[in-house]
Amino acid sequence: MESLFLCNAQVGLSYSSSLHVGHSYLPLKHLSRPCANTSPTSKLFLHCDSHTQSHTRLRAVVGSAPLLKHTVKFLRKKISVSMGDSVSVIPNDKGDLKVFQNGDELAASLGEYVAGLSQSAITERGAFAVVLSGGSLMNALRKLTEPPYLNSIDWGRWHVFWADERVVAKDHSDSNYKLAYDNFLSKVPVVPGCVYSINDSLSAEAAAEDYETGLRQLVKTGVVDVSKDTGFPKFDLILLGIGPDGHIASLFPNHPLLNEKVKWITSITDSPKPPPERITFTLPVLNSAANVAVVATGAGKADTFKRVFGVEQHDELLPVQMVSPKDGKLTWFTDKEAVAKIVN
Ligand SMILES: O=C(O)[C@H](O)[C@@H](O)[C@H](O)[C@H](O)COP(=O)(O)O
Repeated sequence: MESLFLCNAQVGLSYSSSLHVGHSYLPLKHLSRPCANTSPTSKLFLHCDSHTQSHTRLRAVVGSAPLLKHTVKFLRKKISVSMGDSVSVIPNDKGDLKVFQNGDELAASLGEYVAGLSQSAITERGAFAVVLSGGSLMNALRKLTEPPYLNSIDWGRWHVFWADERVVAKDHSDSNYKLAYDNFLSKVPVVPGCVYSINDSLSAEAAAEDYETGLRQLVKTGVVDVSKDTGFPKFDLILLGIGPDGHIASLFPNHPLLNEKVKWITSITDSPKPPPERITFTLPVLNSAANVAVVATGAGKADTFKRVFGVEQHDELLPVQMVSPKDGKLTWFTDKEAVAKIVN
C-alpha cells in the first residue's frame, strides 16, 4: 500500500458527506510529496489500495482517523480536494467544479456568486453586463428574486442579454425572453430599457445582425466591456446551461457555427432542437467573458460531464468542451447526479 498526499487539500474536519477528488491524472509517484500549504489540522492523506489505468481506490485519512473508502475514476494531473457539508469544490484545469447536494443549495450558492460579481463589476466599472440562457437556469437563479438580494443588488445598473434566443414572438412559449421575464426579470427591479431582447419581427439572420449592431453600440459606450486581447465584448458574466447533446447557447455539436471566428452574434435556421430558427453568441464572445458559469444538473448530464472531465478521448469536442474563457474564470454549478460517472 502506498501513502498519498494531496496538494491544496482543504478538509473540513466536521464534514459528514462525500469526498470528491479532482479529475486530473496524477502519476502515483507525484502524490507522495507532502504539501507545504496544508495546515497540520487539515492534512488529507489518501492511501492507495489498488490502482488501474482508469480507477484508483483510495482510502482517505485525516490524521490517523480513517474517513471513508473512495474510488476515483479517471485521475488526471493536478489533483486537489476540498470538502464541505453540502458542496464539494473540485478545482481542475477546466475551472471550478462545484457539486451540490440539492437544488436549493445550488441556487443559494449561485445567488451569492451572481450577487458578488454584480457588486464587483458595478464597483469597478459602474455596470453589470450579464448574459442569460434558457432551460432550467431561470429556476436556479430564483434566490436573486428574494431578500437579501432583491434589496441589496443594484439592479438599476444591470444590463441583461441572451446567449441565444429562439426567433419567435416574445409571448411565445419557446421564447427565452418570456422564460426569463416570467421567472426572473419581472420579479426584480431591472430597468426595462436595459434588457436587450431580439427584434423578433426579423428573420433569424437579420435579428442576429441587429443584435450585434446593438451590442457594438453598447461596447462603444462602455456599457459592455471589451476584451483587450480579442477585441470581442467582455461580458461580466455569461450564464450557460448544457443541452442533452452537449450544446451551449445555440451552438450544436459538429455544426459549422462552431468555427465562427469573426461574428459576435450569428444565426441558425437548422437547429437540431426545435425551434429551428435562433440567434446565438459565437464561441469567441463566450470565451472573451470575464466569467462564465455553466449550470447543469441531473443524471441526464452525466455523460456530458464524463466527456468534459474524464480522460476518454473522442474525435470531436462537444460545444461545452470548447468553453474556455481566455482571460476569465469558468465555474460549473452542478449536482451529484451529473458527476456520478466521474466520481462515485
Ligand atoms: O433549446 C435549447 O437550446 C435549450 O433550451 C437550451 O437552451 C437549454 O439551456 C439547455 O437545453 C439546458 O436546459 P436544462 O437546464 O433545462 O437542462
